[in-house]
Amino acid sequence: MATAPYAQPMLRDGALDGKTIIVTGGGTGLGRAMTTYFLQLGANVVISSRKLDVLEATAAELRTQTGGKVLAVQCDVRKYDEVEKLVARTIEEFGRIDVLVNNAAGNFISPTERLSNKAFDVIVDIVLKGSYNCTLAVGKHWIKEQQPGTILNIVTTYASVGSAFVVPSATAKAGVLALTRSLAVEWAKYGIRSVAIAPGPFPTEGAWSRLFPEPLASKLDPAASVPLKRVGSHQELANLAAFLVSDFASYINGEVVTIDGGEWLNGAGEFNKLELLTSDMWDMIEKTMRR
Ligand SMILES: CCCCC/C=C/C(=O)SCCNC(=O)CCNC(=O)[C@H](O)C(C)(C)COP(=O)(O)OP(=O)(O)OC[C@H]1O[C@@H](n2cnc3c(N)ncnc32)[C@H](O)[C@@H]1OP(=O)(O)O
Ligand SMILES: NC(=O)C1=CN([C@@H]2O[C@H](COP(=O)(O)OP(=O)(O)OC[C@H]3O[C@@H](n4cnc5c(N)ncnc54)[C@H](OP(=O)(O)O)[C@@H]3O)[C@@H](O)[C@H]2O)C=CC1
Repeated sequence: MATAPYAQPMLRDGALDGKTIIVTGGGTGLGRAMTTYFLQLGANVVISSRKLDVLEATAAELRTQTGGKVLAVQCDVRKYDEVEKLVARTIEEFGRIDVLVNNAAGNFISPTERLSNKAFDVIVDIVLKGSYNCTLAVGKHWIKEQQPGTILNIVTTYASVGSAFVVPSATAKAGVLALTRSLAVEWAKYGIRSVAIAPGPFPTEGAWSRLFPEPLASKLDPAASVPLKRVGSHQELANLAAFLVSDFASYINGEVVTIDGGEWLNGAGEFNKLELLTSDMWDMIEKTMRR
């Protein structure tokens, strides 16, 4: 079957030549998809997370698949000393850092009153503390070296509006969004851009196992709430990420780009539910109103 146009690579070959990009959580899911495309476009990529075996396996596969240079570095983003070591190891290997992608995250669904304080902590620590730890360590390096850079934060659509049953994640992602917009202003003078992507549903093992476990999975179709009636493809997210970190996006700063098929707006409009009415019902309603 032919690949849908939206699932095809978008940028020209060599669009990221010479750039070194750190992707936290780059061994799996969307982090891996972005890494694959960055490598195809000519970037050197450092992938990091807690599980070195997963990172090494991904790095080996992507070297074969793309011929690109990818380095796996174990790093728990909650620990600032490990983040500093990640920065040092990247410089040692590639001599520079051009882009930081804060992609690592943790999440699960639960009524908030069932959560222990530790459960709340674990999510906020990975998502918010992890993002500011990496941002601070890489930002300090750029400022010291008088080098420009780009920070791409992966948030979610509910970072702006909140969401029930994923409250630690919503709280933390809102913080990451505030970090994006605040530093877009404060660090612009150093040539550092801060941007974000707010994805809707993109199937990954990590997200689906924690957000749509059985019996929920068989009752709830994640595409149903999307006006375009489909979930996202990893390549279309990678296309957007590659554009935002490329020089083509040099004037984009502080922006959060939503890529969700219109899903977040679907719950917002008061009359959106009228989608359920049939054409016959609309005929009847029109007749009644015009009478
Ligand atoms: C689809 C559209 C929108 C989606 C938007 C956003 C999506 C995402 O962010 S998807 C990313 C999903 N990926 C991951 O979560 C990957 C990383 N996750 C993990 O490594 C783990 O899942 C974890 C660290 C988040 C939790 O793992 P666990 O081994 O359980 O961690 P701890 O043993 O340290 O437990 C800490 C604490 O949390 C409690 N807990 C764990 N799971 C649950 C649960 N399902 N419900 C309630 N509480 C939970 C656990 O019991 C511990 O608390 P205490 O018992 O008080 O010690
Ligand atoms: N998939 C979706 O539909 C959506 C995803 N997102 C966002 O996209 C991003 C990627 O999610 P997705 O690919 O779906 O899920 P994954 O579970 O595949 O990715 C999460 C990654 O984070 C890493 N990670 C978790 N904790 C830490 C830590 N303490 N230190 C370092 N790395 C850590 C994990 O690796 P390890 O376990 O080895 O540490 C894993 O590679 C996340 O920011 C998520 O919030 C947003 C909206 C929708």
